[in-house]
Amino acid sequence: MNLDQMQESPTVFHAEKQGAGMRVLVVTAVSAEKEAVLRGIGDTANFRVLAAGVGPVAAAIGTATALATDKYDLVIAAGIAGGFKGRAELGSLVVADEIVAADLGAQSPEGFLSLDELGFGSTLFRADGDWMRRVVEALHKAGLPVTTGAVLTVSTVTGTAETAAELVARVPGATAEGMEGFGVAAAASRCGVPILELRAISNPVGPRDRDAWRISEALEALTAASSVLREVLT
Ligand SMILES: O=C(O)c1cccc(C(=O)CC[C@H]2O[C@@H](n3cnc4c(=O)[nH]cnc43)[C@H](O)[C@@H]2O)c1
Repeated sequence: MNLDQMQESPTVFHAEKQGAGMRVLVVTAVSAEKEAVLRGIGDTANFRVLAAGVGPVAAAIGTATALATDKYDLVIAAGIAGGFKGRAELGSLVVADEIVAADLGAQSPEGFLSLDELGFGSTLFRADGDWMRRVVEALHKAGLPVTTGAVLTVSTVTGTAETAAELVARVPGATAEGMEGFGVAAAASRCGVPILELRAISNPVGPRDRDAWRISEALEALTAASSVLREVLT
């Protein structure tokens, strides 16, 4: 099988509507995140919420499989995440303007070389601007603390201050860090479906301190945000 065949798009069905009745696929990593989203959106037939697994590969496979079997107008990568110091506080929400695969590339004595610099493709997907603005506006209106910025996708959770600083130097707009957004975005983009990423901050990005993770608070924030999603998207 050559590279073109490997990258062939799955059969994709596109829904026709862009307003009421639109179909939304929400992709989380784990079932606790899925349940948090479901508590917020309630009994809403036009949403499907999928826990695809942790990491960009599981996320891409789950998203591509869902898009190959059903019609969707919008895909949302959602879950908890680490927040970069001074940019996203614990318990707050981040809506991605850019979704960046921050550790996809090569190390070199001169520093990290991204996939773009290596000439092998792009490490960035842009979120759908219109839907992003609508969602952020509604979250603000609901009184929820929300910021926008780059959400990084990493395969290894950052565990030192040095790596956190390196990532900010690499991606100046870095606001939050998760492990799935780029995989979800890659699958959605290949299928021509707009993408958003919504994260609730459970921990600071930096020296690993699992006791400092505020997962329940982040899941509550995800539920509150999901209830706003339902209002905006139905
Ligand atoms: O232990 C639990 O109850 C629990 C509940 C929900 C989620 C988890 C996870 O550990 C999910 C892993 C998930 O979290 C994202 N995440 C959160 N913080 C970071 C971070 O600092 N850097 C990278 N990823 C982070 C990530 O997207 C994982 O999928 C546990």
